[in-house]
Amino acid sequence: MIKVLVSDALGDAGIQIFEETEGIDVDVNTGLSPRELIGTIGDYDALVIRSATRVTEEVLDAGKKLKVVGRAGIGLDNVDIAAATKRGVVVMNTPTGNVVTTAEHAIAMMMALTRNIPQGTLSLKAGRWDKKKLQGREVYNKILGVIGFGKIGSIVADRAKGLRMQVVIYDPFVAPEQIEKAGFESVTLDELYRRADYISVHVPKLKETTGLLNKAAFDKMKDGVMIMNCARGGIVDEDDLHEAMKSGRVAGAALDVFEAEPPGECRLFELDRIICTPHLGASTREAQTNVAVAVARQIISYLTSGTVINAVNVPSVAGDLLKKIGPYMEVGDRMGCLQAQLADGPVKALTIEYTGDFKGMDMAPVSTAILKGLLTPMVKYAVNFVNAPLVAKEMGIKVTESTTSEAEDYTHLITLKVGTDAGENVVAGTIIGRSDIKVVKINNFRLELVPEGHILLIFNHDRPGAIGGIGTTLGRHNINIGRMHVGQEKDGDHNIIFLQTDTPVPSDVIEELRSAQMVNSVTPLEL
Ligand SMILES: NC(=O)C1=CN([C@@H]2O[C@H](COP(=O)(O)OP(=O)(O)OC[C@H]3O[C@@H](n4cnc5c(N)ncnc54)[C@H](O)[C@@H]3O)[C@@H](O)[C@H]2O)C=CC1
Ligand SMILES: O=C(O)C(=O)COP(=O)(O)O
Repeated sequence: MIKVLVSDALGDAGIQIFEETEGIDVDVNTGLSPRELIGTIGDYDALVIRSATRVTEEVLDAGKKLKVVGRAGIGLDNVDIAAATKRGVVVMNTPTGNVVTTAEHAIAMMMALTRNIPQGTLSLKAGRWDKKKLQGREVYNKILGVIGFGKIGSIVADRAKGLRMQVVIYDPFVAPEQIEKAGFESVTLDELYRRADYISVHVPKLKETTGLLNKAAFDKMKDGVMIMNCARGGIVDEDDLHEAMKSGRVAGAALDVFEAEPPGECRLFELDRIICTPHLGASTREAQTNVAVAVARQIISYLTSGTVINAVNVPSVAGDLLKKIGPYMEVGDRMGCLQAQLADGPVKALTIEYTGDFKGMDMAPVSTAILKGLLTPMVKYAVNFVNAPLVAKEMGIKVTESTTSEAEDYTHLITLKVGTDAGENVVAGTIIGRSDIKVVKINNFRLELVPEGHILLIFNHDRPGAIGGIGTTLGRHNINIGRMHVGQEKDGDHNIIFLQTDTPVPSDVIEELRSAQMVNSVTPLEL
């Protein structure tokens, strides 16, 4: 049984999908303390979270069986992604399911702020009629500055256009032409601060965006500006915002997110012109259904078929692409593994050459599979698609890739060159028919080897009787040969023999083979 722990409130539609899937056992256990989560995570293959659960390095260490963390939503600042990657745990989110909802919340916050709706509600309920005090202002023709023109920011800009606001955008990672093509003005951050009547932030929380709206930024803004933060707590510095509101520079602020959640006692709450919601940006029935269904499907597809969708720490390989490149991933993995066992000393460099008709195929997952195959026999801990590139980097292996459309003998050929201090080994492989994986070249030898199982790789002199002698030795030790491939050295007098045996060959038998006449070397391989 695959065990899934849901540790934050997940929409019913997602839970139902888990429950209805054969082979999946789902437990919903929300509100766990960090200690309790660490105590329980060891039983689970998958963890489903929203923004409350903190997936720390300790949690990942305790999650011995954990293969995937699925975030029903977008922000992943509560997950230690680097630690997950190192441990081979896939981290995935659902990047689109709640974007309209969150953008609508930002607009709702702007309207509520500008028309004092929360203050009006509170004062009425307290028996007052503060009609004069709570006069607001129009947003029509005012300038909205949007920081971050991603999925949510662009929807906010679009909705504001509908309110006949003028919208200026700052996003250093989006081409100004793209912003202009969407009908908005692209400006520098300083210009946005100088011109905007309202500023709404829609950036991820990163080192560079933490405290983005701080004292220095408030000092550059128009008097009476209003601020909305429906992105992440801490992007707007809470102490500096408090000061800017006290001084009157900032006339109002609407916060959905906080530096600490829940924020407990917060100085900002003393101010009348602060309005807030408890991280409700994504909390609509529609969005919660979208993200719950998406995360459940993504987790199930990863755990049952290996198809990775919306992962942030591994290239996604979805349905159709997997069908096309799956066999190449397989042959790449085996060739990597073969190369690791052929290597004479620590691997320094790996060159991957894709030759032939790979047009329109994203080969990144194949390269990752090759690395996984290469590293698995070399390191003690588990290497998978998630951590393979990182492990290679940490081991100082220089990886280079090239693709050419000039096919030689095969329409698709993958060649791996692995360099050590002792020299370089070259292994090439391909797919025959739909999915038959074959190694077709090892150094100077051409052959057609099915790279699987227990294999003896024997170099010998190409003389009559040499192969017979090897067979006799194995037979004497009751070792059955399943398959045999012989490759002849191009322009030489050596053979390479691959013997696939039903059982591993014991080391004393290997020694006996090594001492036989005409045998140059014997290398046992496990593929
Ligand atoms: N309040 C809530 O319940 C929700 C909050 N969010 C948060 O909303 C934010 C935006 O989410 P998405 O639009 O999906 O993200 P996204 O990744 O689609 O867009 C983010 C944009 O920010 C830009 N950006 C990055 N660094 C920047 C910088 N230093 N200055 C200006 N722009 C910068 C990027 O180029 C990108 O275009 C995230 O922080 C996310 O966690 C998302 C969903 C719900
Ligand atoms: O999707 C996001 O990034 C959100 O912030 C939504 O958070 P939540 O799932 O409502 O805790």
